[in-house]
Amino acid sequence: MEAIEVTDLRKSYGDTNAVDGVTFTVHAGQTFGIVGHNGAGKTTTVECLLGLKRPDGGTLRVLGRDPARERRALAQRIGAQLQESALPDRIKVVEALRLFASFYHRPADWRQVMERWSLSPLARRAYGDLSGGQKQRLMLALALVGDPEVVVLDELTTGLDPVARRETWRLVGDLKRSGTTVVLVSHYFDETEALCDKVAVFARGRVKAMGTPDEIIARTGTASLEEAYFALEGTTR
Ligand SMILES: Nc1ncnc2c1ncn2[C@@H]1O[C@H](COP(=O)(O)OP(=O)(O)OP(=O)(O)O)[C@@H](O)[C@H]1O
Repeated sequence: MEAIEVTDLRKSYGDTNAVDGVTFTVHAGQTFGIVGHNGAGKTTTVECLLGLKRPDGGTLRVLGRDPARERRALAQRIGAQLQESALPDRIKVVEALRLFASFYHRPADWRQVMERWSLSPLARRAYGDLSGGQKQRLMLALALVGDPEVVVLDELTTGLDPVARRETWRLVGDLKRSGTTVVLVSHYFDETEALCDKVAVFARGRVKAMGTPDEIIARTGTASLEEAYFALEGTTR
């Protein structure tokens, strides 16, 4: 079953074609990576997937529904950790989890989520007093507290130190094994290569290559996804 189907998606801001005819599908249970440099159209694409932006053209289906028209219904089944996600500094970890659980008709048990993401020792800590890695872990937990079928993670590890980054990778691995469909947006090629079953390499609003990381690497005759990206860029200039 396809969890996500995107066909010829287009979105412009004035003269900027942020997303310029993007097509991809994500199977249920797959971890799908959208990778590319700043301004490639990654965030605009996921904002359309979440129904936060209305496309100018193309079709989108998430769990069989149109996000622009059925955003409320889909919001119950999708979890999102977005780039600008922020919480009030004074909210405590436990309060945030309880609050987010209350948004859903059938949430996960927030206590279990807190335990699973090793947040229990921080339960009474205010958001503003958490380290960068702890904040990110809380954001992930909040994206999952609704027990979603699809989770969108945008720039999950940006700003984290290498240890926190690896720890976050491990958590995404756990999520993957639980059968959740994950869309991972990143400008880190190593992360995408390590975590994703399928990758779309974005550049200037278009998909330059798609497949498993190994397929893309083999097709470009390179040794890593990052090298593959630059090889692809070289051929399109
Ligand atoms: N609200 C907006 N108004 C005008 N231009 C925008 C807006 N949002 C995005 N853009 C432009 O659209 C293009 C794609 O932006 P987008 O944020 O989707 O890229 P991205 O790949 O997510 O980049 P980053 O990695 O920097 O977040 C960029 O040129 C950006 O400047």
